[in-house]
Amino acid sequence: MTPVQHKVLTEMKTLTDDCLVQAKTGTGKTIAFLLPALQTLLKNSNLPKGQVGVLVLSPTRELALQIAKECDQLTASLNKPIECHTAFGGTQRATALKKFNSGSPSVLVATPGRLKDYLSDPAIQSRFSNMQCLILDEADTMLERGFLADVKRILETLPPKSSGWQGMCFSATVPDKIQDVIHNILRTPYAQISTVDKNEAPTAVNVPQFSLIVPSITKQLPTLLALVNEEYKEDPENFKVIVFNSTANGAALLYHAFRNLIPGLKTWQIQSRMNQNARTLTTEEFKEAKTGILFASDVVGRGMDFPNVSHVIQVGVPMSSEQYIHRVGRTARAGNSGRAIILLTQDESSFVQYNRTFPIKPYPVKISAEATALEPAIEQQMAKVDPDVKRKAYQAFLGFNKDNLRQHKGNKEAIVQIANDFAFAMGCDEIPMVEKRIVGKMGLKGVKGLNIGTDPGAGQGSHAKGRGGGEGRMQNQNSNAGNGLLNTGARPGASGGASAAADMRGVDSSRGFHSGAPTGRGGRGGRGAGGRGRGRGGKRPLAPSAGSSTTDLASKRRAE
Ligand SMILES: Nc1ncnc2c1ncn2[C@@H]1O[C@H](COP(=O)(O)OP(=O)(O)OP(=O)(O)O)[C@@H](O)[C@H]1O
Repeated sequence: MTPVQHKVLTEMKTLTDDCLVQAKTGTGKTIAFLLPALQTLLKNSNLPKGQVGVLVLSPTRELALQIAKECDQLTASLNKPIECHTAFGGTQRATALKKFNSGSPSVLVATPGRLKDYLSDPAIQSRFSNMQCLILDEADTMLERGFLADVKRILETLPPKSSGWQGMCFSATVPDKIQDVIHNILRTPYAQISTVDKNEAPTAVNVPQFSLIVPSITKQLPTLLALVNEEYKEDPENFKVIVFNSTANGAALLYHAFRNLIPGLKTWQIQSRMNQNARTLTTEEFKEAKTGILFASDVVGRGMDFPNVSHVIQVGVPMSSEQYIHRVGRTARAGNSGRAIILLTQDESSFVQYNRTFPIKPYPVKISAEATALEPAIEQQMAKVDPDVKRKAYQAFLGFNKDNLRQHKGNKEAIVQIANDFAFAMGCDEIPMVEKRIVGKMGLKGVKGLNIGTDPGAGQGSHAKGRGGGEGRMQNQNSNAGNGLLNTGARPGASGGASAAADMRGVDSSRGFHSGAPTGRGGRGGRGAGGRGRGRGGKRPLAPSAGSSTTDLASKRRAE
């Protein structure tokens, strides 16, 4: 047993007690909640066929699948098998439902969006009437703004708490504010179990953590490449890395920028704009891989157990202090060691100061000269990246930073300027166009420096060929992307509730109830903005912001 497993099995008065359990990332919480729940099922073998006895809620599809697999492994050698089903978005609803309806789903692992969908059918709802145990994995995020409404809706359709079901909440992070809503799941007094010392750093043990600060956004990509090269050469045989970015389109951009830049290393991307098959395949491949780089958004920021990840690199600030902890926790799992590096611009560096309890030290190797030398390689690669990938990354960057760069709050022009520097660093010839209604939703109406366009015609834009609803969903993400908490860090433990859920649930909620129709505002027809510079703002030459250090790239490009 790991410590958390030992404590859960020995410190609760009975295994059916309500409990709130905190233990660091990668310390075996999944088995710690599955064992008591399965024991309850085995003891009450009179669960009517077809009834769900144990319900596990997970914030992401990948995590739901992983929990179900762990459950199957635990029950594999039982004489009487226990069926564990999954319900999450992005999969064939009809097929999963048919299996659910004809099987004995004693355990169901679900994401909130799809479960809500299931429960809107009274016939399915009745199959939860004997529920004995409800588990919230990643409980703090499940009880935050982004998911709380769904969880409350789900609770309204499940048997009332007075019917006696056990509530179990597990996470590596338990911010104080969780106390305000935990009564929805747990009845006071509930068991409070923690393996984390209050005076201890909340991050996983065995992870040296470093920050690498670059003067401006234009240095970010070359520095990332220099950093990867630097770390790779230390132990190429075991170099298995996750590079996180806080937006789905930002992660996609990094993948496209880097996929051909590190010879000999396989690269993947995983983010919520990908279809579920591609996400599942990537998850499986990266789990199996010995080396390689996964460029990821927060869809795999929590809970995912990729074996032997040697490094976690975060590019830009995470959505919250908690999210930092969970991302770092993708390495050094189950007693292994790992390294974590956060790459920040000067503007973002206050994240480290505000989170002083995190043992983050300055990156020990000077790599700025290498980064400068790598600028041409980045430029060349960027020239090959689809302009639409850049445009989406620009817009996501704008939305995320508008909400999160605290030191610029109130100075929207400064945020736009940084976003334009980012566009410049991506090698855009002009400021990427942002649709007028999206500018309005971002609260950037009237702000100088934007290239605002009106809807230039359905289906004409280059991104219209992408997945439907791109714009609407992107805006959805951006408008939720944090609430200014992360840089405050003044509230360590504060978290961007909605933001933490944004990337994850943007997808789960992307299908309407029953209809399976996309609900993204953009719609399938690609109502979004199209070709660059076609909007009212017209073509705007892209120049570096005054006082920024973009001039090196700028002058090079002008010379070319
Ligand atoms: N008792 C054990 N002995 C050895 N390995 C274990 C044990 N329990 C769990 N593990 C393994 O440890 C790894 C991490 O477990 P798990 O994913 O449950 O961690 P977690 O605490 O839920 O992490 P996170 O907070 O990131 O969700 C998994 O590969 C799991 O199979």
